Amino acid sequence: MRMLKVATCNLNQWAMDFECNMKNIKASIVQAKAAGAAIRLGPELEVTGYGCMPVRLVRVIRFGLFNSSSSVRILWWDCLKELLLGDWTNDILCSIGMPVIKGAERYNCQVLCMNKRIIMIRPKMCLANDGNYRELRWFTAWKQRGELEEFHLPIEISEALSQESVPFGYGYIQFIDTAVAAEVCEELFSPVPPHAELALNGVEVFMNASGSHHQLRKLDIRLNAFMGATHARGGVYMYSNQQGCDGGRLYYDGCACIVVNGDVVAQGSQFSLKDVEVITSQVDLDAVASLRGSISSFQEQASCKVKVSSVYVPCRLTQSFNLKMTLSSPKKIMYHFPQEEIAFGPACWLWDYLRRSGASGFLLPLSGGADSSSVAAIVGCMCQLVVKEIANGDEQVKTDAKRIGNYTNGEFPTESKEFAKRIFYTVFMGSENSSEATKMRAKQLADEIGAWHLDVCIDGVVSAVLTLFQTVTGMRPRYKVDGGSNVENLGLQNIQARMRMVLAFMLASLLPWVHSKPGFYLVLGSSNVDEGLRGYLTKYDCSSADINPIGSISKQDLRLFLRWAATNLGYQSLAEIEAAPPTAELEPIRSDYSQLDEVDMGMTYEELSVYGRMRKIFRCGPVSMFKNLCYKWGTKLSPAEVAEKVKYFFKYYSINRHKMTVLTPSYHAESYSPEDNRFDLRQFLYNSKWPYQFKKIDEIVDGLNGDSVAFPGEEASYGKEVGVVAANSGDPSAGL
Ligand SMILES: Nc1ncnc2c1ncn2[C@@H]1O[C@H](COP(=O)(O)OP(=O)(O)OC[C@H]2O[C@@H]([n+]3cccc(C(=O)O)c3)[C@H](O)[C@@H]2O)[C@@H](O)[C@H]1O
Ligand SMILES: Nc1ncnc2c1ncn2[C@@H]1O[C@H](COP(=O)(O)OP(=O)(O)OP(=O)(O)O)[C@@H](O)[C@H]1O
Ligand SMILES: NC(=O)CC[C@H](N)C(=O)O
Repeated sequence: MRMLKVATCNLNQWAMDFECNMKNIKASIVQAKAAGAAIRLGPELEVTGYGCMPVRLVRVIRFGLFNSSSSVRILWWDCLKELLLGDWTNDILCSIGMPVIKGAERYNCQVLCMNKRIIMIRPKMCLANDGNYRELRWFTAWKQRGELEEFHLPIEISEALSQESVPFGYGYIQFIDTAVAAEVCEELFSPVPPHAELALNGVEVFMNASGSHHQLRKLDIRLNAFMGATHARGGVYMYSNQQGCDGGRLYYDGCACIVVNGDVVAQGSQFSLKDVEVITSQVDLDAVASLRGSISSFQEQASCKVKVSSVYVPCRLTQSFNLKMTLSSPKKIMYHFPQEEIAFGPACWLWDYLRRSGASGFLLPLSGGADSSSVAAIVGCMCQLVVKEIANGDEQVKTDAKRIGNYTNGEFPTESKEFAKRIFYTVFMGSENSSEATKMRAKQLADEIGAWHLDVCIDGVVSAVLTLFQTVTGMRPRYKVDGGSNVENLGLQNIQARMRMVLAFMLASLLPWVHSKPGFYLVLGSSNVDEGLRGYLTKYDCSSADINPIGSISKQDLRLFLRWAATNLGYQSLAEIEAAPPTAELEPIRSDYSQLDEVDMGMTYEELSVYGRMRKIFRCGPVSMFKNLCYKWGTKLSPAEVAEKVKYFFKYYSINRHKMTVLTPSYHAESYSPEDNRFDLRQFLYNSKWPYQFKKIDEIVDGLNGDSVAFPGEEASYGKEVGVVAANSGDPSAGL
């Protein structure tokens, strides 16, 4: 037997915070060594943090000091030097993720080090450039697949390490007893992944350093890729990822894991408040050789493989059969339910944002409706996670919580409601149109969570603004139910909504002062992805906030979450909140009229989810969406009715697209997010009449002469794919 102990990790890195990143890297190496590992793998670009952007990279270079040989002394090389001069890399192969500038180009690299030497630098060959990813803006892909080149280390590094150069490029490391190679994140998901060729060259251990974000219902795609890579060709696949918010909208969702011959033998957490989580496995490389020997096609293809370059290192990584060591066995894979993903992902993201922003807590305008209540529940979940993690002995979480909660005299949070009272304000801002029911629901939920709740009546403020308007114009708008026009009705609603936003920011900045607390509170927004897509929100109302944990989650998923959270987070009032029909409560309630979201929007939230997926994930415009929906809805609706719905959606989507440009930064969880700043970079001024496309749809409807779908009762497979809760119905390019 060739027994090999390997270690990989989830690290909570913060872009450009080299000190934080190095602390985590060192802690992970210490843990890996303590476990007796011969290999330690860290995440992609772990030294700089994956979310580090090109402009900042360039700036670091500009501010770097030029030395006598004119090569640039760059901060991340200093970090690597520190690791190599210490004893961190003694007797352990460490893969460190960082950028490397070679000549004029910047590469995203795994730097492979051992015993105080850099053994090889492996630049990424297939860059992530879809959806949230724009690596091509600041890196270039390594395209040479031939011989390894010699890379001359920056002079300060070479002098310090007494090492002048290092092999650079595509290749693997040949040890006495096994061969090990890097495969950098996106490469695994590319059409021709390197691991196939490397396996034929005898590589038994693959190290995938990744920077991959959380997306609902996507984990199995990632895990299937690791299992698929080694199931039919054998191998040990190690995966490392960042975990947490490294300064942007993404939550990197960890899930470091180790797979042997297609079986998961170790799996790290997907959501956690820990800064460092190391997982290890003891694997038998003879099992890899044995599987490969048993597959005739593997043998045949290996005999005529394209040779990949390698670096020989005369060291052993494995140990022989030894009963003091246990052998890791296959594990049942752990997947979270989507409801849990909605609770834990955004809760961990909020925690990172809170502790890193220097704020002292959150303020949420809580209407008692589904959206803001979901956000409140997520903050409650965050408080529960913090208390649990402190109880588990996490000193970093304790230190952060003490600062944020303003604990003194050695006190720290031991109870989530008590912690919430210190860091979470909720405020119900009722108007004459608010109902007792929503007011009571908001209060009840706040009490269950432990938040500091305020109940404010905004009628005086609204009336003052209307009086000012009347003074200026001589006119006073009326609601529609009182005989006003649509314009008046909308104007009156928007005044209430916007006043709430102003009050929310005022309270967030001044309440700490009132309560003699230091710092400021971040205002939380709570508009969901469907409202954003349809534009069913008032620009610069409470949808404008500092951050929004649910901005890319659909209403339907939020309702699933609320039902789950009522029981699993222990906030019973959420069940009643979920059951209530969504309403904005901005118009007067009459015996024959009460405002309802779906009526106002002219479409259901379920329909919106379908439109959203088709528009973004399946790249449909009006005509192709119409055609596809004729199949999907053909058993219920005639083509003319489908045409009306599609046109109606596109009309409102395009009228309101400008609202996406000012959306509050929100947690990215859904591949059909219309978020305009980093993800869905479409125009925001459309011809909302869509003359060409709508005419085309009309022509198709006319041409059908009343025909309906050919096989009633059988939904097209395309339609099934876009089903709202279907697993893995996302855009593979948008992130795995
Ligand atoms: N093409 C363009 N490019 C850039 N900006 C543009 C623009 N067209 C309008 N605008 C600006 O946008 C403004 C119109 O947007 P906005 O002020 O939001 O107003 P608007 O979209 O007309 O009305 C708000 C919408 O939100 C709905 N609503 C109201 C209250 C609560 C809720 C809820 O979420 O429950 C929903 C309401 O039914 C209505 O459909 C214009 O006054 C103009 O300033
Ligand atoms: N009475 C209120 N008190 C406090 N905040 C409110 C109130 N009404 C609305 N808001 C805030 O404005 C946001 C948008 O209000 P809107 O009535 O459009 O509700 P929504 O988007 O359906 O969300 P929710 O389900 O939370 O009511 C809410 O999410 C909430 O943050
Ligand atoms: N950093 C990357 O290469 C990302 C790759 C891939 N899109 C993912 O989300 O995993």
